Amino acid sequence: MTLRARPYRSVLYIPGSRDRALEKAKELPADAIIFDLEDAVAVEEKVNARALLAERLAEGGYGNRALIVRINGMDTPWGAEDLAAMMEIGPEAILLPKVGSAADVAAVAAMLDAHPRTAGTQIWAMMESPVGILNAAEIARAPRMAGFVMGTNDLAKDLGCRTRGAMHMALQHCLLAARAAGIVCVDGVYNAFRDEEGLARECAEGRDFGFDGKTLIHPAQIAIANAAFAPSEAEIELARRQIAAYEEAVARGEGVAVVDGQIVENLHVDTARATLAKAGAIAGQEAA
Ligand SMILES: CC(C)(COP(=O)(O)OP(=O)(O)OC[C@H]1O[C@@H](n2cnc3c(N)ncnc32)[C@H](O)[C@@H]1OP(=O)(O)O)[C@@H](O)C(=O)NCCC(=O)NCCSC(=O)C[C@H](O)C(=O)O
Ligand SMILES: [Mg+2]
Repeated sequence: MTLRARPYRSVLYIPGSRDRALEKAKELPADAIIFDLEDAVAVEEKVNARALLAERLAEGGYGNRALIVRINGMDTPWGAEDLAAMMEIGPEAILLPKVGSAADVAAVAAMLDAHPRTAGTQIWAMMESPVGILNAAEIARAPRMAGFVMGTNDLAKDLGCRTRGAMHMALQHCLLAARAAGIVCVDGVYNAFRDEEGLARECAEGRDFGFDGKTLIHPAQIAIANAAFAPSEAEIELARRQIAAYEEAVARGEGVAVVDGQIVENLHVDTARATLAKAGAIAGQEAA
């Protein structure tokens, strides 16, 4: 299990065209923000949204959250200009929609390589097409690739499926690819943004699958995702006891401890340390 330096429990989409929402986001306790120029922005607003977002990002004020910009596809009339505008700002990450292959990513990475402001800019990929999901392993290892975002709306559309259950295999396949490459992987959105119980259920499922967090579309969803993807007090307390018990066992010359009737070996200690690291990263994020 990777020890992540920052949490990605709640990853909020904000339409780049909505100035009020762009302002409001500065106060919201989301771990990460996706500033969207793609599907949340109407065709006739695309150009204005790009300019507005560039202005707001240059002003700053979003704290230490992860800031990610979703541009339009490079095969659309807006993608190249979105990328050019964002390269002048040098955002932390560019999120590419509907990625189909590692070559899609490599082409954008080469452009970032050539620009002085984007030396540290990561690339994230929307995993939302059947071909992209089949190519998940190569996409996860593409240049600058740092995170997968599941696009369950587009995927459901392309599959013609009616339930989240029908997408479980795709979700797990992308998680496997992300974990094998050591990158972040966040779950898709829950569209019924006023249904708190439904969101909590889907967050719990995503957490149990192993996602780092969930993408969100409304501020009311943030607290639910933050709670679901954070280690509970009981998990933190158990992790501490497991580490202590294992260290005592090692000091006695043994390789296995027992806590609450269950064995604790070095691999369980790795998981316990990851739990504490995650709790520490969350505390750091919330204190900032
Ligand atoms: C869904 C919404 C259109 C609802 O908007 P609205 O009717 O304005 O909601 P509220 O009146 O309840 O809003 C209350 C206040 O919160 C602010 N607000 C709303 N949404 C956001 C947001 N996302 N970020 C920041 N702030 C937000 C409002 O401005 C109100 O503030 P105030 O005026 O101070 O009271 C709307 O929530 C929305 O547009 N959500 C985002 C939709 C979106 O981004 N969609 C694209 C991403 S999903 C996707 O594409 C998935 C993927 O690609 C796939 O294939 O699955
Ligand atoms: Mg999509």
